[in-house]
Amino acid sequence: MEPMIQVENLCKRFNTKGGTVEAAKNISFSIEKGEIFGIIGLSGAGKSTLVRCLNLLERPTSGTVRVNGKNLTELSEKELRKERQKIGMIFQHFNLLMQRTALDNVCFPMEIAGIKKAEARKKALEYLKIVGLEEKALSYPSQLSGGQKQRVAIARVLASDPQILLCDEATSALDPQTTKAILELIKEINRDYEITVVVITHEMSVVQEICDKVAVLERGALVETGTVEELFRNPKTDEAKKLVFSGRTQIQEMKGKRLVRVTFQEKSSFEPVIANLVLTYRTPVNILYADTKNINGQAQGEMILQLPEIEEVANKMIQYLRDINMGVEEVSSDVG
Ligand SMILES: Nc1ncnc2c1ncn2[C@@H]1O[C@H](COP(=O)(O)OP(=O)(O)OP(=O)(O)O)[C@@H](O)[C@H]1O
Repeated sequence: MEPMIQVENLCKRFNTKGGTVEAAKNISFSIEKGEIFGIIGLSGAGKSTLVRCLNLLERPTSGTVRVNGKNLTELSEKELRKERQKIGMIFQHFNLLMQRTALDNVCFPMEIAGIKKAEARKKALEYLKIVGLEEKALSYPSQLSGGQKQRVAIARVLASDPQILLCDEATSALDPQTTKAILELIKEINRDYEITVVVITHEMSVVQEICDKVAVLERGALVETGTVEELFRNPKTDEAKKLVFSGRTQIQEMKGKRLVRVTFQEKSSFEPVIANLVLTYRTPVNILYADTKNINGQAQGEMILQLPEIEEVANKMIQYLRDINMGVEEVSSDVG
C-alpha cells in the first residue's frame, strides 16, 4: 500500500540578512495510513518548518511531498487547496476565533465548504459531543480552559473530515494531566476515524504516550527514525540520547551507589517498567542483573538496579516501583 505521506529529499532554505538558514536538510521519510508518527527535536531543530512543508504552507526549496500518492509540489493553487482540506492542523495556542462561540468555531470550516447553516450546527454539536464538550457549545474561547480550547480545535478539525491531523506542539501549553487527556483524545480519533496523525513535539513523554514511530530532528537533519520502543531501548545518536535522557553529561556523571533488588511476576514486564522509570525521572539507572526464576511453579522476575546518586530521585524511583506493585528492597553493594 502507498504511504499516506512520503517526503523525499526535502530541503528548505531561508535567505536572511544574516545569511542562509538551512531549516530542512535533505529529509526523507514516510508515514503509513493510520499511523501516529512523532517528529521530535529541540527548539530550532526545524520541526515547525518541516510540518509546514507537509501541507505546503511553506514551499520546499527542493524535494517532494506526496500525500496519498499526489505530489503536492506539482499541484496548482486550486488543486492544492483541495488537497489541503484533507489535512487538519492543531496548534500550541489553539488558534480559535475569539469572537465566535465554541459551536461557531466548529461550524466555520463547514460554512466555508458551503454546508447549510442548520446542518452545520447539527454536525458541529455532534463533533463537540465526540470531544466531550457539548455543554460548552455556547461558550466563547475566553471562557474555556486550555484543554477545553484544544478540544474545540479538535472538533473543528473533525468538521473538515480530514485524512491527516498535524499536531504542532498541541499539548505544550497544557499541564501534564490535561496533556494526557488530550493525547488520549487524539489516540481515540486516530483509531475511530482512521486519521493519520503527525505529532510535532520537543517532549519525549508525548512521543512515548501516543506515537507508533518517531523521527528525530537535529539542526534541520533527520538523524534517527524508528519505532518508539527502539528509540527508548537503543537511542543511537547523541541527539536521541539527549532527548531520551535529559542530557549526556548526566549519563557520564552517574555514580549511583544505592542498589535495590526488584522482584515481579513476569519477566516480560521489565522493559517497559525501566523505560517508564527512566523517562519519568529523566535520569538513567543501571541494570546490574536481571533474570527470571521459577518459584513454586511461577515465573518470578528479579532485577538488581543501581539508582542515581541524587537521593531524592532515588527515593522517588523506589516509591514509583512500589506504587506499581513491584517488590523493592535495598541491598548492600557486595551483591553478586
Ligand atoms: N521564515 C523564516 N525565515 C528565516 N528563518 C527561519 C524562518 N522560519 C524558521 N527559520 C529558521 O529555521 C530554523 C528552524 O526553525 P523552526 O521554527 O522550524 O524550528 P522548531 O524546531 O520548530 O523550533 P521551536 O520548537 O523553537 O519552534 C531556525 O533556525 C529558524 O530561525
